[in-house]
Amino acid sequence: SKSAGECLLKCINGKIKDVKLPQDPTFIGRSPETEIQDQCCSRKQVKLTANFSKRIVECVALGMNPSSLNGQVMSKGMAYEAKDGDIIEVVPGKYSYKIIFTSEESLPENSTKATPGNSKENIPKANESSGKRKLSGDPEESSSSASKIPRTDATVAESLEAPDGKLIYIWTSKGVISRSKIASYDIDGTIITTKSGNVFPKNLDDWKLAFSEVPGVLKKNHADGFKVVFFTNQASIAKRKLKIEDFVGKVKRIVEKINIPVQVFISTGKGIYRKPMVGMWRLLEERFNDGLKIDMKESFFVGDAAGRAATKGFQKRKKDHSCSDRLMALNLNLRFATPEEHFLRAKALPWERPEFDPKNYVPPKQLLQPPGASLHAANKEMIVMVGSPGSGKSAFVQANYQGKYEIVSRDKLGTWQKCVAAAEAALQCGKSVIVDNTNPDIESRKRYTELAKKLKCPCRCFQMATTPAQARHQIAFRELVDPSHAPINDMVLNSFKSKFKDPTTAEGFSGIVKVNVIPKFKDKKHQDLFHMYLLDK
Ligand SMILES: Nc1ncnc2c1ncn2[C@@H]1O[C@H](COP(=O)(O)OP(=O)(O)OP(=O)(O)O)[C@@H](O)[C@H]1O
Repeated sequence: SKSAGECLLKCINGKIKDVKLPQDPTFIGRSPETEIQDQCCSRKQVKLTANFSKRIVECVALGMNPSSLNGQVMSKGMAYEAKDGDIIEVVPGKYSYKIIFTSEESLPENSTKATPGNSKENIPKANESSGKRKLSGDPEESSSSASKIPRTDATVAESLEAPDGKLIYIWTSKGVISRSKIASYDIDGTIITTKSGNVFPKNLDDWKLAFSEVPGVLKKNHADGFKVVFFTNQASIAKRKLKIEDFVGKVKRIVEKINIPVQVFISTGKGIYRKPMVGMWRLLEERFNDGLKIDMKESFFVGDAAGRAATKGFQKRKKDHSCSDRLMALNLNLRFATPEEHFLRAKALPWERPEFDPKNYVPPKQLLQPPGASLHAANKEMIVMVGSPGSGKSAFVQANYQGKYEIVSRDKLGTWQKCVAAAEAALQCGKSVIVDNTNPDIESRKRYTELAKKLKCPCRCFQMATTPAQARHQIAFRELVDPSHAPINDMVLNSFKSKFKDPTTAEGFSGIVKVNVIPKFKDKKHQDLFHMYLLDK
């Protein structure tokens, strides 16, 4: 049978070994196989795929420093076709190979003649480039769009990137390689702790390894084929209490101490990158792992924000300040361990689920209580909503009364006086009215019950049954999906709580109806987000 022959990389420059290319894609770079030891050459400097039937080699430059084909520097991440006799310079001017295809019948004439001595005459001029082919769109386009360029293995340089404005930074240490198994860790309280014993570090030097086992365990993960990644929330960067350069400096010293390559995701403020949200992980998956699919069964995350209760006695410890690490792992269906379980093989401690559990939320079956209550009245009426910020009043009103009742809302009209005037005008015209305000106290509701009384119109009260914990979740959800809504802070929520009085029929309502939140979403993305843990406890 006819053999497809061989493809040989014949050294023509530098003291490096010839390499026989197999059928499978091969990384050529700093390795025992090539004997290249030079630090300016990445381990995966170029990816070469030989096609024996076509007698071509697909070349993709991946290294931090350039490689060239026939004297022309290859754009990083682009595929180039090299033919028999072409020259690939793994490091231009230093390490070059000539590509030689052989077959059983006929050895190309020059193949055996290739010697380090003839390199000069064989290197074509820069404009004699070999067949350059697009791998991912236009070269200009791909160089401006980082997501399209396969990332480098960064064996030479370290890098710091802020792919989404200043919301997130990714620091990649020297030697990080994309892998499908991810060993990921929180930093504060997991990898390091303060030297001072303070909860927050006093200064940039106030740290020490949290457990003496940290370097050993991480080294073992690295050796076992895991990519080691840190995910840290550093909101003080957005608050300008900490400079990103200073924090990265600290991270570098931590990674130097552990002495293995680590990629570090630094979330600087609020939003989708902040744990327990999964933005950092998604970014790793989509843009910082060379498109390599992550093996979720093998991968894991370790963090100290695990929602553990305080314990007394021998192993006395304070309650965890948050549950954001565990909740991020739960959002991702990723294996999770606390640092004590991971580094010390301690037994798992009980932990508290958040009061509102979006992942396991089973909505009530009935929208209204009592179940017999009707959404709309046969004749003109007024409905006064009662519910905290974020309890779901507007969503309920929009879904059920848009185009049917006059919707009166202070968010739109500005003042309660305008709301009362708008309600009166609509009722005078024979239109039913629904008042979409928080209306926490008797005083605020009285404005409408009195109006109804004056106009001899029945008035019902619809009270959101949403718990405060669910409302907080919904506010966090809204912040992500509708940034146009005014932000709600704890002060606003507490003000509602302190004013709140349960509505009664004695106030002039003909009935009080409780309203449940039955989630309905505009798309699957929103639905998935709603069912994730968005708050840190
Ligand atoms: N039934 C529902 N289905 C899906 N999402 C909902 C539902 N109810 C509320 N939400 C979501 O929860 C968040 C808060 O709801 P909404 O804005 O209706 O609350 P609100 O009580 O009107 O708050 P505020 O008084 O602060 O304006 C919104 O992002 C909304 O989309």
